Amino acid sequence: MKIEELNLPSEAINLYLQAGIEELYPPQADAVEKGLLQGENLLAAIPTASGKTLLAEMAMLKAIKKGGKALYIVPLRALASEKFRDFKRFESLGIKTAISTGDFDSRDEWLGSNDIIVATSEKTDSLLRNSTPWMKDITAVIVDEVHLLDSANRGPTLEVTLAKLKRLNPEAQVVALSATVGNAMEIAQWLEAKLVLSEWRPTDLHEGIFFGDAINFYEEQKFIERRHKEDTVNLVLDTIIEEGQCLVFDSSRRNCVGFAKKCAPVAGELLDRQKRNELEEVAKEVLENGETKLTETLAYCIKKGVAFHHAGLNSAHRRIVEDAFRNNLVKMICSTPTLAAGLNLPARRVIIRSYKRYDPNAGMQPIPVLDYKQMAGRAGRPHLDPYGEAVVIVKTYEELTDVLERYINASAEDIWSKLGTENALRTHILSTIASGFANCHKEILTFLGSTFFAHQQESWNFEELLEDCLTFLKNEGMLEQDNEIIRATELGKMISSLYIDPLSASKIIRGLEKTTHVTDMTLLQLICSTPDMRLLYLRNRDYEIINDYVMNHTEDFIEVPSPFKQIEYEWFLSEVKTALLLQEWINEKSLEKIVENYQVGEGDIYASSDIAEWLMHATLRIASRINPQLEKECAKLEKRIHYGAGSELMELVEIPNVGRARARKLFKKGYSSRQKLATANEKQLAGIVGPKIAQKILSYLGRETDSNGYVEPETLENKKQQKTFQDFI
Ligand SMILES: Nc1ncnc2c1ncn2[C@@H]1O[C@H](COP(=O)(O)OP(=O)(O)OP(=O)(O)O)[C@@H](O)[C@H]1O
Repeated sequence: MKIEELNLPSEAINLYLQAGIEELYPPQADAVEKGLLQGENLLAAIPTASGKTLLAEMAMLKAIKKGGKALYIVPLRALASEKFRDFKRFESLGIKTAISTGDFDSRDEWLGSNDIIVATSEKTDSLLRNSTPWMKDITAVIVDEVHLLDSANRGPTLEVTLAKLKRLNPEAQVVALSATVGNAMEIAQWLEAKLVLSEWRPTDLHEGIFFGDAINFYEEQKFIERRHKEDTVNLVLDTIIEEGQCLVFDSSRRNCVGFAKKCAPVAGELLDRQKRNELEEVAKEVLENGETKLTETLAYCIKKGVAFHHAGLNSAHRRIVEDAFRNNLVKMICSTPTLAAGLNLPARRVIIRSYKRYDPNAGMQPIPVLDYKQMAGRAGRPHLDPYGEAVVIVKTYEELTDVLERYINASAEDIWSKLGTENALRTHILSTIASGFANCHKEILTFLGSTFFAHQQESWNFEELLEDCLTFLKNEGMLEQDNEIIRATELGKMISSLYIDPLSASKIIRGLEKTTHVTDMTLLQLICSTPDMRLLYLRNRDYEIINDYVMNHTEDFIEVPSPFKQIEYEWFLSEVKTALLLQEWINEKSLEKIVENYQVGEGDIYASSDIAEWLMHATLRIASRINPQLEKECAKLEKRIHYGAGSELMELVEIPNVGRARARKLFKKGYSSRQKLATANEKQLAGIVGPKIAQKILSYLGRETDSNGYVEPETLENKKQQKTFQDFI
């Protein structure tokens, strides 16, 4: 089917023709034949890089042409940024795209003037909870990576959000995009959508197993020259020599860094002069965007044309690595599976260095087939590679037969809803009632009956689980019942709007009620005791150090469990360990030191501080109702967590280009306030922060300087708009 034959705006067709898209891929043609452009609901369960995004774009363009609005829902913040960048090209068609990333208690009303809004499922849920006006104007809902309904921490929110959207906009077209899963028809039936199921790919995929010194494919064996003692390094070198790029997936961050370092020397020898120079520039950018040993390691690897990628990297480093790979500068990335979750980074060869993952309960376990297919699906760049190769490394013949049966000859597993637990349901029962989707027992059951969980578990009786949740929420004062009517109290509405687990709210309320004297540690450990906080793992060698700290600071804690209750006490110690990391962050300990002390990455520090900031914001709001004198303490801490600095620096860190380190330098030189900065001698200031930054600071403060470049005021609010809690949940 030719793209010109489609009933799309001619400008859109020209845009696609200019991008070299002339003929629809078979699954795309199938989708059009099934009514994609006539507003039919559709589920496309097709392989990676087989054109799912184009399907979504065509549906959105069609809806907008009819005067509607499109909502594009993704699981990851990084994917939201990628799609937002992709859709910006529609501005030439007069179509405006926005990304909704604000905090969870905002309605982002300003977004309503856009034609396409990109948001994560959590953010979409929070927009619904806050009754965002423009949500009812949505006429096309695109759900990317819908197979993540299977995810324990993202799945319940995604399915409840879709159930709410189906209620709010019953006429809206739903286009769901999925990797190939075992029960695609079941998902399509739940979505009342037609199904496009296909294994077609634009680039052939050859799946093989590396054993001995060859890749064993069905049709052939490909012997790999032994240039290095490690098999995987030889596979990487072989790819690079063939002018390809490769993605290596490994089970742990440490392994990824270690493998990239192992590859670097030999890969570096294959680089020509020009590539070396270009990579030097990329390495410089890495060094400018980080301050830890890992930054230096990453820069070293990138100079050799290889890199590593995992959630411990800061977002700048992840972006630099991804862009360098897309620009064919970096030839190999060794990554933990996060990369496979949606980011569009195809490569000639995908190498799965270990197909087992550590499970705390069961030890090393084979990865799910769906994960294997997600990773393997990254092999083969359309229009660039003649084919793609997915290679699993095995060490024994038993593993070879296991991989052959488990992955290569297998189809992906069925996906299963994870909504049927009190932990998952509690927050969604409250939000369903608080946002008016149900106001009595019967209506709640009807709403729950519209979820994917209910669709899958036809005989499931929600009654008991619902009763437990309602009892908890009423006992906590978040719901009240008047005969048949169940409604959210003011507290319940606030908790729903704040987007925190009601159990987190309960712990915070109990904690604030019990205490009058608080230190930073008191409040930090309190938020770390909530289920919304992601705790650091307590290693054996931490036990004694953290235990000593607790014994010497018991007055800082609202409640210290008995060490005789071992599991409870150890959990408490991991709360304290996480609180200590946050305390070091707000007391301006360098990132390098925190990384070293806690064996975490920069990305983890930002993740923890973002979640803590959000929980401290929630604590502030709760304190305003039950313990106003603590409200100020919480407000101070919220800002300190945001900037990672002491209270005395708050005036300075809000100035653009003045981070925690520069603020401390300026403070030590006597510039303790904006006022003092505004009257500073430019040369003296330049001696502390350099001439460029000095000019920017003085311009921002309204001083005429040589540059005269005025800088937009950066308040906490708009700085928070750039950061959000959802990055890291
Ligand atoms: N019909 C087509 N003809 C030529 N190129 C196409 C066609 N459809 C999509 N492409 C190109 O193929 C590449 C992959 O397309 P797209 O991103 O839509 O795939 P995808 O299935 O969404 O990938 P992912 O699984 O990574 O999200 C893009 O560069 C896109 O421009």
